Amino acid sequence: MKIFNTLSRKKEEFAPLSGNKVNIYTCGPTVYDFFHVGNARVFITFDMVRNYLKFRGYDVKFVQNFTDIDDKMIKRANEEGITVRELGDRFIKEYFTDADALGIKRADVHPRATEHIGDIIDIIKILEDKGYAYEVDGDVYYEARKFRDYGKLSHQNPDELEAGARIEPGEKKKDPMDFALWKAKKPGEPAWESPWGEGRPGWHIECSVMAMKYLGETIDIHGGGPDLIFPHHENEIAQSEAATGKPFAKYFMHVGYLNINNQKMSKSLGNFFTVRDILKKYDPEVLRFFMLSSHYRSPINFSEDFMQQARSALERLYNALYTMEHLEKTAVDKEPTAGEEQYLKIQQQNKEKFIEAMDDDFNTADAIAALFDMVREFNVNINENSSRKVIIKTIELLLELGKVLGFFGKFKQGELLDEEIQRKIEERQQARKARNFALADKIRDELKEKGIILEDTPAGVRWKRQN
Ligand SMILES: Nc1ncnc2c1ncn2[C@@H]1O[C@H](COP(=O)(O)OP(=O)(O)OP(=O)(O)O)[C@@H](O)[C@H]1O
Ligand SMILES: [Zn+2]
Repeated sequence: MKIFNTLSRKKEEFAPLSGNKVNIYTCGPTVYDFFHVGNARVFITFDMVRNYLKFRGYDVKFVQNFTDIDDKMIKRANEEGITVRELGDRFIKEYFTDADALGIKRADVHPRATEHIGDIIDIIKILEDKGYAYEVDGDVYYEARKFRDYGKLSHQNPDELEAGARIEPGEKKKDPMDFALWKAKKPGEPAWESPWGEGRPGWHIECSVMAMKYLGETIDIHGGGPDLIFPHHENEIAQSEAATGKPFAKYFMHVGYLNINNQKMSKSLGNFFTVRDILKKYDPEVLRFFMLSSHYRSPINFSEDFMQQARSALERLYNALYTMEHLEKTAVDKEPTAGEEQYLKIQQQNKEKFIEAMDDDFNTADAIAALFDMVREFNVNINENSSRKVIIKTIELLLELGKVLGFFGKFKQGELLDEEIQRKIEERQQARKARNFALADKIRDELKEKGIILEDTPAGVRWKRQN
């Protein structure tokens, strides 16, 4: 299996640090608002990565933090007249509402920065003792030039970095490249006691500390969005490696941008859709399908057109499953013929194509293509005279692989095909015309049992599936 590592800018053979255990840390949301579709790309990607590693037999431990203290949090809390804690509580809850709806599994640990202040202070003290950190009037800075490998993740040398760095008004650092580990309290800000006086932690140090606390000094995979390579992850490396003398993460994985008209979707540009709003219009799996139709590192453009394409492609997969199930009901109980054995072999090859694609740095686009190949093979080779075993095998394969990508959560065996529903509705209409209301009610109840709700409207009978 290969993973593209931002550290080497190459696809590398994946080998966990210890046996088949894989520890993953990804940077989670700053909880001052609902998350948008761009943020969701990161969460959905790592959910897929996690599923696939599990599918490959790895024992995965996954940690994703909540940044619940920073300038944005403080500003929003003040605007709303609530505490930073209350704001964090509220949007952590909202995060879970949307993430659960998207089928993103909970992490093994979701640590909050503000609940790790003591751990953060301990690491800053170590950095100070080792000569990597200095204090000025209650602020503590990390001295970037002291760390020999500074720039190794973003592939820039310190002089280039120096040229791009600034000292903002109010900052008291010695060198523009240095960054804050601890910020002295300003009026109206929440603050914690520390050896440098009251203050709060910087953003970068919280991730170093929480990653190491829950996953050890060296983790297997560290992930996040593209804008985190520099400075955030570069600084996390500098802090963690200076403190422990060990590599911080073996692989760094960065997701590509989700754009809108070729511009990054972001809160500050105002060109964003929240997941909450998108889910009013689209099924969560459609959003997932849209994202996974492209490789996770490619930039993608978000648009209604693409979402509709994703919707109809996903529907084709669902319809294939329902067709398979329908044929299965009338299929023959017999051993597969030689031709069917050959068919099963081809389906096995399609499964291998899926695995090969996913092994190649999680190429979900090609993996989805393998699912469609599977459906095509089925349509060509299977009919109502086929062996039941063969049909069941195909359903199992498609479900097994689709679920790795987070699809088919709504496929319930025993559901009816659209045409069957239509036929039953017509039967019911006939019964009503013949004033056989008992039969009409019976049909209605049967449909209800299968999760189909009928609605009598002046324009005729409409139906929908109950979610
Ligand atoms: N358009 C995007 N495409 C891909 N990833 C993104 C995009 N916007 C944000 N992210 C990622 O989402 C994750 C959550 O970040 P966070 O909550 O801090 O976002 P944010 O900084 O508030 O978003 P914004 O950039 O809209 O202000 C990060 O890993 C970040 O890199
Ligand atoms: Zn982080």
